[in-house]
Amino acid sequence: MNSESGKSGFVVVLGRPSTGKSTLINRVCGEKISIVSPVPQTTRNTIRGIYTEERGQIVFLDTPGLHQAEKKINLRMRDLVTESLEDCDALIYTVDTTRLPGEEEEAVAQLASSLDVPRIILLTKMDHPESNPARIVEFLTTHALADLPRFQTGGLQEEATEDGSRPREIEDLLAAIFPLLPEGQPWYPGDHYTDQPPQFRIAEIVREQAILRTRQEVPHAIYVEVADLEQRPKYLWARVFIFVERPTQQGILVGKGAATITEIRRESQKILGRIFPMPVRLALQVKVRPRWRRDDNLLNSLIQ
Ligand SMILES: Nc1nc2c(ncn2[C@@H]2O[C@H](COP(=O)(O)OP(=O)(O)OP(=O)(O)O)[C@@H](O)[C@H]2O)c(=O)[nH]1
Repeated sequence: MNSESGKSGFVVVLGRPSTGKSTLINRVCGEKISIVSPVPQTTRNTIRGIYTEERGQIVFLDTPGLHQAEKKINLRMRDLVTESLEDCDALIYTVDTTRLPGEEEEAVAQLASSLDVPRIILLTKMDHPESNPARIVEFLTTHALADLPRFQTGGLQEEATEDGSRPREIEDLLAAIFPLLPEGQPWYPGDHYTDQPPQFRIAEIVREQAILRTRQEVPHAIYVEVADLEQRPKYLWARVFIFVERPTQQGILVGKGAATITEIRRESQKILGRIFPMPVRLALQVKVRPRWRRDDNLLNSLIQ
């Protein structure tokens, strides 16, 4: 890219949990950037996906979902969202067209309408049989957001095409974003997709794979720590602890004859092998750490 005339800026993707924010960033950046799962509120950190091409560079901030819940962890996430909004160059407000806009959507819409940055509305999951965009447009009208540039996506959860090409809808969205960004040097080298360290990427992929195999309260009781990381001659080796709050949850994650944990390891290694330039081998262990969600020091280190 020609950095003299290129555009470069930060774009926050704002929206309720599970509206498809991570999926969107992954599809734009063509890499597995941040954790994607059907369980709401699994994106705990503000993760950057970086997209670079001739027109310039977009650094996406993937905000944690805004939650009304009282829990400490949710309140912190809300602070993080507001912080990341302060410095951004543009904002994409994603609205899930399959859900009724309730109280939570009200809160996000109010935040979006109070901001003084260029904004784009993105209606998501238009492919879904329960998609009802008219209802959302009506809702946006009541928040004076209906006149903003509006785009839509659908079918983004499907596997990317072999040749890596993106859907037309994403191209249209990119064409709308670039003009909103200031001229400037790229913030990151062109071949970087994310500035997250390898430990973080490994922990997020293992967490995603663990969450995909558990239900109900278990996904929220999981956190993952990379205890050791070594670059060996032909592969990257990591010792990884999966923490849960109760022995029963530990049993679920290990599975009968260690079947579940073996599957988590295999699948994580496969995904990580595509992300890193060399194979990744994991030594996984599930440990119990009662009440970790109430540990302030731990929360501070997990949510940065
Ligand atoms: N039908 C359909 N499903 C989608 C689409 N985009 C995302 N999804 C699904 O919606 C769910 C949530 O997607 P995420 O990308 O994790 O949502 P998020 O907004 O990042 O969620 P949080 O991290 O909880 O804030 C996943 O099961 C996705 O596969 C889409 O275009 N169509």
